[in-house]
Amino acid sequence: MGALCCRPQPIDFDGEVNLFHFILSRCVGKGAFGKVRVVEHKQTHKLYALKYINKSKCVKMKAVANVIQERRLLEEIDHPFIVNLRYAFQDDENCFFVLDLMLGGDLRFHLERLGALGEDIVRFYLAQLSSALAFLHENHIMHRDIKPDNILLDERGNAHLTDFNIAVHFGERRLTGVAGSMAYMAPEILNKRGYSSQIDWWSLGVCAYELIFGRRPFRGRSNSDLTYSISKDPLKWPEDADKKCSRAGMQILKGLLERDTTKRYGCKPHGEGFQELKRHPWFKSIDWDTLESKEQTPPFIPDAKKANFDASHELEELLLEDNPLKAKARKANKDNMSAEMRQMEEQFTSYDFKKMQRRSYYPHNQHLVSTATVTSSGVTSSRPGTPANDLRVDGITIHGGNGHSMEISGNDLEAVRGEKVLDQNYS
Ligand SMILES: Nc1ncnc2c1ncn2[C@@H]1O[C@H](COP(=O)(O)OP(=O)(O)OP(=O)(O)O)[C@@H](O)[C@H]1O
Repeated sequence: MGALCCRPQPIDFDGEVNLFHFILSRCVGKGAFGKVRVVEHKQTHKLYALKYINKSKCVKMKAVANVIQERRLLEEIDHPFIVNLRYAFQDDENCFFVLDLMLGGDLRFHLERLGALGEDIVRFYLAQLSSALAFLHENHIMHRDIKPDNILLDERGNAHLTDFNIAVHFGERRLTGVAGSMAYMAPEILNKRGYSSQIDWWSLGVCAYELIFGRRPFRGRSNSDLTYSISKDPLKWPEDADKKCSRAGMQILKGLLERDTTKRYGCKPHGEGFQELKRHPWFKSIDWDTLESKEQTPPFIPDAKKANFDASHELEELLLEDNPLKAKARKANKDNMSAEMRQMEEQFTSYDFKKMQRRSYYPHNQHLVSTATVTSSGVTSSRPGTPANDLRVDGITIHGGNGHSMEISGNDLEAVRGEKVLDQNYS
């Protein structure tokens, strides 16, 4: 009898993804609301990073909307130089993001250890990250928090953009909310007269400068000093700048750290800014085709033997955690939930990249939808076999059944719920 009651339940891999689908392994990082650990998918044996976010903490810190927003944006994208979302689900305590695993550490870790990185290495990262940025902007998404901490290396040494916590969709209307990490913020965010996706190219410029010279281009002892420096100080070079960076490299840094957004590198609309960057002499040694298919050998290969992560997270988990992560069956009763908990319950729906189709960098992943209905959680396709909610309309032009067409982004989605639409972009 005992043996019978202890027999593990078979795992339904065709059903909704949950924590039972994964083998939990070591802890590799700690975020504001939870930890990140390596996991193995029990069926495919693929390794991923599992980021889990404690729901109560998230409610307490008023971050519910951000977590849902991050999850929604990640659902839409798939790019070689982005830490892509593969699965998402929740249990009674946590929301889970299953992401591409990056075992090479973040660029803050390497910067602190090495002091600065060689120009060739930075050129390689900048090429990869520019490709990721161009893709995001093409999809009307701005990241808003580009900094070395949010750039992760895989074990081969390819750079990937992560942390879409404050990323947003953008349209014609300029944003005014101050968001991001101050030292990397573009002047137009700080002067509060409205900004758009050009801010990401500025932040990339701050990162590149810091990686090459080991210090940031604009500094200040207080927030107001820093604001002044970012807004007004001329760009200065360290005394030994020409030993660390070529003239072409400095031209790139100057072009990205240009206050006039109409002249800033990378910013010309419709991807032209990125095409111009690609043609810049500094990038002459980059073969863009093999770069984007990750066929090139990266110039810096993270040392797999040295810990790229703070081992204290692992120790903390072993010694101090009174409620270690464990797969548990769900008991949640929506009736007793606070409004925020219910919002998370309803909007942090489960996600499986194999069952969904999204706006991918990879051409074979294009949506193939003929007609669709806008619903509360996305768009329901009329094409047989296309799962509901696999298509998001934010930021793309859809054509209404009554003949009119409109550009839809985040907030306006509300207005078209229930309408039948013909999605010509993907038909
Ligand atoms: N995909 C990943 N693969 C490997 N390690 C990761 C991955 N994502 C995050 N990490 C590690 O976990 C740490 C915490 O990441 P996480 O994104 O949760 O925290 P964070 O940067 O503080 O973000 P937030 O501000 O959202 O809390 C990172 O610094 C990194 O070391």
